[in-house]
Amino acid sequence: MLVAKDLQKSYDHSPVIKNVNLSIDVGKSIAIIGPNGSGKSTLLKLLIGEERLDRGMISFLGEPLTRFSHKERAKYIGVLPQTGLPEILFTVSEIVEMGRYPLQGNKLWLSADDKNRVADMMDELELTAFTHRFLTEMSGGERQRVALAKTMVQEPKLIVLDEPTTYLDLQYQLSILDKLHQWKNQRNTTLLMVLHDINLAALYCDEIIMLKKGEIYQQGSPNDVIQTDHIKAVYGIEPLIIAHPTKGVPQIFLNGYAGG
Ligand SMILES: Nc1ncnc2c1ncn2[C@@H]1O[C@H](COP(=O)(O)OP(=O)(O)OP(=O)(O)O)[C@@H](O)[C@H]1O
Repeated sequence: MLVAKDLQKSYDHSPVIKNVNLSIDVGKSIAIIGPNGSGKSTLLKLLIGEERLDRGMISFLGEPLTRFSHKERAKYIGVLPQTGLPEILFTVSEIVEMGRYPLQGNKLWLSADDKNRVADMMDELELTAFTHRFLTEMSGGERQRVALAKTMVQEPKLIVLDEPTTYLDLQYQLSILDKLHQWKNQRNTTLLMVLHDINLAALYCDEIIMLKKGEIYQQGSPNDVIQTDHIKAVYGIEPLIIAHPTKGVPQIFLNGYAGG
């Protein structure tokens, strides 16, 4: 679905992304992990065409990404940005409805089918009680769910999420990742997400891309990537890594700072 070759990006002459090569298959869930400032959000923005490459090539659905217009990209790629939704004076249902507009073609209004999909999505994300509430009157976690509903109602082929669990309590972190997983399985949607929580990445993603200073340090299954030496080299901590008792995937326990 998405292939990136030799990506390079600098800001103010200082390289932020270097020598990145990757390939993402349809229906997979991929996590990008790495310390603060390692280039996760920049890589995500390059991969969806929101930032210009200095060098390299990205193809999406077999075509160079640059051939897709902004509108076409919006149709195929749903994005949940790190900053969440801007402070806009619209109600929750109006905002979720905006997710259907990239699919409208020249139509200026939503059909009955669009409205049903919006209602179903709001129901699924437990937002129906907030239908007429303004976004500005909602908590951080509630806003995150509104942003996700707007992204999902668009029914994109690729969903890109920058820290989707920020602001969410434990219950909503799991319920949203479960829901994304369910959508991936039912609709063969591809998921690409930046996650700070390595344990959630191992639990919910098929593959993990671990960045260190703008380069891919490790890439592969959670078992390949979540290893003591890799975590120590990238994060500077000494973790304990144990297989999850029921899921079998690696989980890390904090055990000390390698530098101190
Ligand atoms: N628009 C920009 N102009 C200049 N420097 C930038 C810009 N965007 C990002 N950077 C720099 O690029 C580096 C990588 O930033 P990026 O946001 O991609 O990191 P990240 O891994 O997502 O970090 P975090 O975990 O803190 O969100 C950082 O040093 C950042 O200061």
